[in-house]
Amino acid sequence: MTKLSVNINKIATLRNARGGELPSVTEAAVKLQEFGAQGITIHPRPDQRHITRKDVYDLKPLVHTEFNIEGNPHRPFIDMVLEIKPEQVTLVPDGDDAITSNAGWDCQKHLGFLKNVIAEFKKAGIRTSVFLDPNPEMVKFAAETGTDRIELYTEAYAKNYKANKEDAIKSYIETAVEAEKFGLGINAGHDLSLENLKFFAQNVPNLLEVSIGHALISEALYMGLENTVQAYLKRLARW
Ligand SMILES: CC(=O)[C@@H](O)[C@H](O)COP(=O)(O)O
Ligand SMILES: NCC(=O)COP(=O)(O)O
Repeated sequence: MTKLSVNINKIATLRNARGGELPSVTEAAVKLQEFGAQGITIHPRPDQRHITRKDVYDLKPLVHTEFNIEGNPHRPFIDMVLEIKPEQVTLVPDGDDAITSNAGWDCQKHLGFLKNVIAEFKKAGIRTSVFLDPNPEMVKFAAETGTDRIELYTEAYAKNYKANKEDAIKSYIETAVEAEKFGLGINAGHDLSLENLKFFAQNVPNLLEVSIGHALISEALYMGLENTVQAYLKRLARW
């Protein structure tokens, strides 16, 4: 079974639009787990545009499923993760000003750096995952970093799914097969959605976990709008 970890960055994006506590990131995490989410993912960025450092500490005692913290391992990020001790840290090489994550690691180029960072996390008992483009040739270098898992960066799959899903998934299957040879666990995420998830989960072998945020929160809005409008109309009905 592939685990579903819900990324709640977008709850924080909405909350930050007004600067108050609505919607509450902590309440969302509690409810999502009640509703069956098997993990909570957050990606605190240096500019705190959505998840803040305070959110990370507030969430810690409330996440009783799997807490997955994603981010670029700058020193402040590393120290915070070591203090929080989530079940998993996912290392993502995103630029501070990137709108969203836009590439996997070049594990060959950053081998020494990744080895040191991963050793630090593993010494603290935190499982590690490195964000990777679907490129089977990168897998042996990922394995050399000492990471427990890789996270397949699925934006390209999601983008090309409609045009040709068999083509879109090919390099992901190849990368997963190669990863298994090296004993690496496989996670995946970015732009996975109700539309494209099933085909991915059915075809990529040994998929341990997907983390999904942007589409899931958007779909939750669509799926919840009817009930919510009806509830408001009831409050306005004459009695
Ligand atoms: C690591 C990754 O793939 C991302 O999907 C990320 O967690 C999303 O970040 P934003 O919510 O900031 O776009
Ligand atoms: N690791 C990917 C993730 O957490 C969610 O990505 P997205 O669904 O918000 O694109």
